[in-house]
Amino acid sequence: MSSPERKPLIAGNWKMNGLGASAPEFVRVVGAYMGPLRNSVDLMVFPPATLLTSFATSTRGAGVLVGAQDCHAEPFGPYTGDISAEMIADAGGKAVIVGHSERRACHGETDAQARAKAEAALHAGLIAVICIGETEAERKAGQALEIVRSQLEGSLPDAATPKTVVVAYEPVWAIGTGLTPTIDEVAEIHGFIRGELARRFGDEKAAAFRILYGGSVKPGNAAELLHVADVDGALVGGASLKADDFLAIANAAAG
Ligand SMILES: O=C(CO)COP(=O)(O)O
Repeated sequence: MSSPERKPLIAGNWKMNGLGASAPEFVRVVGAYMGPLRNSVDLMVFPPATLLTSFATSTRGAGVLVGAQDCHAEPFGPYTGDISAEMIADAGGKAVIVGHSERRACHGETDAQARAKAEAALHAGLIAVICIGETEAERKAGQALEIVRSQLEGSLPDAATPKTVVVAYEPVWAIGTGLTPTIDEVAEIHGFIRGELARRFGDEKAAAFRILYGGSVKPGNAAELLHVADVDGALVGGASLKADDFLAIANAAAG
């Protein structure tokens, strides 16, 4: 459960999904958000980079923040296929996801790279949503806390502040599988992350960081997950593609 000073944040990661024809689904989210929901929940959507500009345009003045799913650590240069944090900001983006487990697994990204990307994001004036989380094998080996501790330490820039950085705990084995940790497991990890933030940044600053849970969040389990201590919102994959499901999750965070 988010504390009064931490407004819940529901973020939708569309991953490699979405064509121009998906825009009406997003516009429906924006329209619904402009009611009372806006006062109690922050909303972010991370479409594929191809839709960044059109989504940013359609949310103008509505308060939904649009972001990209990755960025390069350099502002420009000979990096075919990559986009920089500056380019994301230039396209109307306000945030970027870094260190997602799919980038770590498919592209071999390290904590140091996630940190460099987060630093680039901050430099460009973007919010960095930094993802961490253990694999199934690591959890079975009793290493979940240690993995989360070292990823957090390695991926978070020293310049991180609660306004510029959001931490997303996404256990890899829960992503896209329909599996979720128990409420006790979520509470343990989120409390542990808060403690690690306090060790590094001090109690007061640590208390203001938002820590999202991600991995198979759906309308049916959102309320339960979002009311766990130190869970300040959700990073939603599959369910963020359907406006009704995404809005139901946002409403669960509000209520
Ligand atoms: O990876 C995720 C969000 O970044 C979670 O994906 P799912 O919600 O589809 O499990």
